[in-house]
Amino acid sequence: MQQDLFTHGDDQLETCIRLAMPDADVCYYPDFLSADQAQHYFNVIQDSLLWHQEQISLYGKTFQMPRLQAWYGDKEARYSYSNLNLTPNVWTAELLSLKQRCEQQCAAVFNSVLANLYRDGQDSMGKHADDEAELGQQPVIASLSLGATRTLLFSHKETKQSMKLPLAAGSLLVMKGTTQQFWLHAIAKRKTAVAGRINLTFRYIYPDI
Ligand SMILES: O=C(O)CCC(=O)C(=O)O
Ligand SMILES: [Fe+2]
Repeated sequence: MQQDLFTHGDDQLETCIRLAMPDADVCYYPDFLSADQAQHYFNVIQDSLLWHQEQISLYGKTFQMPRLQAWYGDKEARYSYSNLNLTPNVWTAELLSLKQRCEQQCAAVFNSVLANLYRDGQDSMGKHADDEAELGQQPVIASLSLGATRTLLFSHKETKQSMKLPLAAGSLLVMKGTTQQFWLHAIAKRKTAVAGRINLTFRYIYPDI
């Protein structure tokens, strides 16, 4: 991790590392969960969620999404994502307890979580912003990582400035303010062998948009 890319926020908890990114509000908590807790949640969540591989249509062709996904939340938190309309599954005990911990840390309320399972280094997520209408203006997104470390790549939509952040097991990344408006983020493929990783992004979906 390149320390010079970070500044420490004044009003944040001790463990928060605030990323020095213009037009953004991104905070990284490296030790949000202990190593034991992170391993426990990785195992239980990998085994208990209803994972599926979505198809995406692009230029008249159908592709398999390069990762598995699962969507959990309150009943009214329906969500469209890359032209998919997702109705949430009912919270599991583990997801609910992680949601509550994230809510406390962020002083925010979440009603849903998108879970991504990157089975190996070939699984990935393309550049995007979490800027769907149902997330409202300036959403707070709490992104919890479990399993293998993978690198999140941020790129500024206008200046093209880029920034790499390795997301370690048990870490929490909180994106808020104008982050989604000005920045894209992605998880690139890795050529070297890499074990499985789960990422949970807790969100608040406005039910009536
Ligand atoms: O896997 C990650 O860290 C990123 C997940 C993400 O960007 C998303 O679910 O929108
Ligand atoms: Fe995202």
